Parts: sequence; structure tokens; C-alpha cells
Amino acid sequence: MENFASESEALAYSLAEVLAEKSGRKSSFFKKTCVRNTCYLRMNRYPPCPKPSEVYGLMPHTDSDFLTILYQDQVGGLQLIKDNRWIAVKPNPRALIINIGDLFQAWSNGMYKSVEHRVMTNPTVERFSTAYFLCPSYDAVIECSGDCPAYRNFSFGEFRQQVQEDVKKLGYKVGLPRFINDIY
Ligand SMILES: O=C(O)CCC(=O)C(=O)O
Ligand SMILES: [Fe+2]
Repeated sequence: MENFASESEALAYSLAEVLAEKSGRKSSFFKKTCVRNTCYLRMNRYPPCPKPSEVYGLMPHTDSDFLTILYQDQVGGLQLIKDNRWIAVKPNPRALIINIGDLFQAWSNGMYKSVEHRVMTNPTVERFSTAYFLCPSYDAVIECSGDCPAYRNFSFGEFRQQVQEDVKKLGYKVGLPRFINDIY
């Protein structure tokens, strides 16, 4: 598991470097902004569920980070939304899944999208996945790029707090729409 974490960390940084350059920013941004104590690994276990059509393994959501590196086992169940339709992400033991998170969407002014995804349950088989989340320090300010920034500046701490507040009060995450720029 430690190996997975350190390999994922290295991969996340190099991917983020390339993506930063592609979005017209300094490639060193993530090295400077992301710190070990906010990045984390999540191990997901999905027990078999007798009513898969009624119970999600994981509710539809976007990830609240910069970038996620995900490994899923052979059971399947991960889906992402494309053109308003849910598409299954086929398990491949030789592949990792890379998700752009909300912070990268804001930072790139929507050039890269934080894709909505969910996990369906399986009636008979247990499923496992492991995800590494690349996150900035809580006080890092996410500045949206471009002449017409779609989002106002916000810190990761502020974003996280708002997400937690919404989940507590409303029962779901609102996420980036809360930070849309209202100067236009
Ligand atoms: O289990 C999966 O395939 C997805 C996990 C996930 O989306 C998450 O942990 O945020
Ligand atoms: Fe996720």
C-alpha cells in the first residue's frame, strides 16, 4: 500500500506538471502548492448488495481535489457521465484511471472537466478500489485562469468547508457552482 501511495504520488505530480503546462501555467505550481498532509489514499470496499438497482456503491459525485489516481479490481461497477449518459469504465488490471478533480477544473477555467462518476453495486461479488487524491494545502488559493475566469478565487480550505456544510445541511455536495464568478 505504501508503494502504491508513493508511486501514485510521483505519477500525480508528473501528470499535473504536464497538465499545468497544457493550461498555460508554470509546471512547478503543483510541487509548490500540494503538500503531503492534505493528499490522501482512500481504500473502498463495496460488499455484495442484494438490491443493486436500489443501492449505490458510491453516490454520483465529482472529486474535490486536483487529480485522482484510481485502481479498481476486476469486478466493475464504476461509471462516468458522458453526453448525459452513464458509461461503464471497464476494469483493466494493467490500467489506472485518472480523474480531473474540481480544483483542476476551476484552476484551468473549465478547460479540464471534473467528471461526475458513481459506483454501482454488485449482487454477488465484493469489490475493492484504491484512490490517491492530489490536494493542495488548505490555505492554497485556487486562481481561475484566463480573461474571463468562470470561478472566483477560493482557498482549498474554504472549498472543503463549503462542501462539508452543504452535505450536512442539504444532504449532497454542491461543489463548484457555489464558486461561480458573479462579477459578470
Ligand atoms: O470505487 C471506485 O471505483 C470509485 C471511487 C471514487 O470515486 C472515490 O473514492 O472518490
Ligand atoms: Fe470519486
